[in-house]
Amino acid sequence: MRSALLRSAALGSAPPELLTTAEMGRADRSTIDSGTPGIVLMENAGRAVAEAVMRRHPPGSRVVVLAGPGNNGGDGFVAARRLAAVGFRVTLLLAGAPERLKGDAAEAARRWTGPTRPATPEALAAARPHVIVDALFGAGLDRPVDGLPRALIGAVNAARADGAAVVAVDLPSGVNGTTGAVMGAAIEADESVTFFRAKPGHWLLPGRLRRGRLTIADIGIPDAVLATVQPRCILVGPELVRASLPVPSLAGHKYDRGHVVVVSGGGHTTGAARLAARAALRVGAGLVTLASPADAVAVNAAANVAVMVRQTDAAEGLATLLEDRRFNAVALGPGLGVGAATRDLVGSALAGCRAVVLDADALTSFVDDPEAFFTALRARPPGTTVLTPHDGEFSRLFDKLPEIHEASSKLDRVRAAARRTGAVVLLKGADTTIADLDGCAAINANAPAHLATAGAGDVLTGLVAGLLAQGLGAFTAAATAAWLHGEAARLVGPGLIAEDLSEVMPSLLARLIEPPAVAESAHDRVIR
Ligand SMILES: NC(=O)C1=CN([C@@H]2O[C@H](COP(=O)(O)OP(=O)(O)OC[C@H]3O[C@@H](n4cnc5c(N)ncnc54)[C@H](OP(=O)(O)O)[C@@H]3O)[C@@H](O)[C@H]2O)[C@@H](O)CC1
Ligand SMILES: [K+]
Repeated sequence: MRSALLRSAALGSAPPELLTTAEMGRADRSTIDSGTPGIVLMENAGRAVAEAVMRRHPPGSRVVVLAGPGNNGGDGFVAARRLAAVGFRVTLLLAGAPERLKGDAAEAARRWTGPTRPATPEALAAARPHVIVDALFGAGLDRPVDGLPRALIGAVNAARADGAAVVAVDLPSGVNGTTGAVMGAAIEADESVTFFRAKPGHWLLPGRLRRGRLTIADIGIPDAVLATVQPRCILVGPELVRASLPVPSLAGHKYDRGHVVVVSGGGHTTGAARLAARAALRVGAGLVTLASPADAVAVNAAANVAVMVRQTDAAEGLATLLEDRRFNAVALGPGLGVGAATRDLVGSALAGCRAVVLDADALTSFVDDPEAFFTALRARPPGTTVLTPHDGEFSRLFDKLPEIHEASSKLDRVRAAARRTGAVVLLKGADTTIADLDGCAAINANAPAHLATAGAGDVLTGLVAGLLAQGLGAFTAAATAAWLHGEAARLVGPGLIAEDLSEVMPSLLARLIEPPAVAESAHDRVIR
């Protein structure tokens, strides 16, 4: 059964770069400056939108193209022309005066020879569309929608509720492409056709919930523009994970793959640390030790076989254990409890320069004095610390900082937290967002809803620690762990409990890790 599930896992991936609306504008301009006219890009964009409609609807279907005042509307005019040419019954509704259309959009409107009517909610409803092409606003949306545009958005959503399909050009109108925010109101699309690369707003909530299926169309912007644009955000996908995963060498031994310490809670709260420890081992750490307070040693020893157990009493005990430099990654937080004892344990873990993952109570224990915590984090070598808060933990720790309180998106909040702490910050959720000190960011979006279950976060902590122990940098370890975590949950499916995540890891890793180049003995042939 498991192999069937694995075969069905989607390991193909979209291009990883996510471009903000400003970066996309630079990509457009750079292409145009290199000799491709803007109208050619617009023709290609409009054709891709028309093809998306044709893929799912037969000629003869009634299509409303709702065009706005900018280039998004221009794409709509092109799509209208192409659809009408193959027999769709197209009604073109324009929000704004035709004479205000400029540049490429004005040219696209000139090429449309059908009637252009003023866009009103009534005109839209009267057209009884099977399909609506939403070309109202795209990358140029720069303020909350109000007045007529808001009424039009409401009318599109009402028509969709009555059975019309909605294909959005670039973005569902009302969604901010850079932040994923709904600016006042937004269209709910069944499909969004974007161009060249997706934007963060296609993946961040709530934008992701409005866009429907995402199609990324090639409109003639060459990949080479990425060297000029230098995007700072990626979508984590299987190709990146495959490229990052450590591949054990036949000549290596377990000590090459690192030794993780997971700090256990007391006798009654050991489960969280055990989940993390097992995940660290499953993801390939050479050895894993549970550092257990005296009252937890017996239960941890009884419940583990491959994971080792060492008695360590409080912060002093942990500090003594960590004098052994072979312990190259430490994870703590799950099940520790909130308070001074945990703060002291964190202090022991942060001393020195080994990799550290802090989660759960290791973060919440600092909410009353975050500045001291941030100072301790900043003192660490870059790329050695990962924080893995969920929303509540993140808010409690960071929301008092004005740059985070006022940030306009999850991406900006996480980047600000990384800048403040020097750590890699991974903020969990359906749109898990990871950032480092330099503003490099990643979004991981493969987690299914059923991953939100008790103990799943503890497993993620262990995966990060296991990858850090094998030598991955903090950003790569966090991004890789997040994707593996989500993919494992997809493979298990509904009914998942946290324990399952580690158990599907071998099959998942087998799909990702290339076999060693050297022939394995099972494949050798003996020639007599
Ligand atoms: N050559 C290229 O560059 C290519 C671009 N492409 C396409 O262009 C799109 C970007 O085009 P864009 O920059 O013209 O912006 P767009 O999304 O049409 O809207 C801006 C207009 O809306 C207005 N406005 C904004 N917010 C508003 C609000 N809340 N409420 C009311 N009005 C509001 C604002 O007018 P303002 O009132 O500020 O003067 C402005 O006129 C992109 O998404 C892609 O589809 C493709 O064809 C590939 C080639
Ligand atoms: K749109």
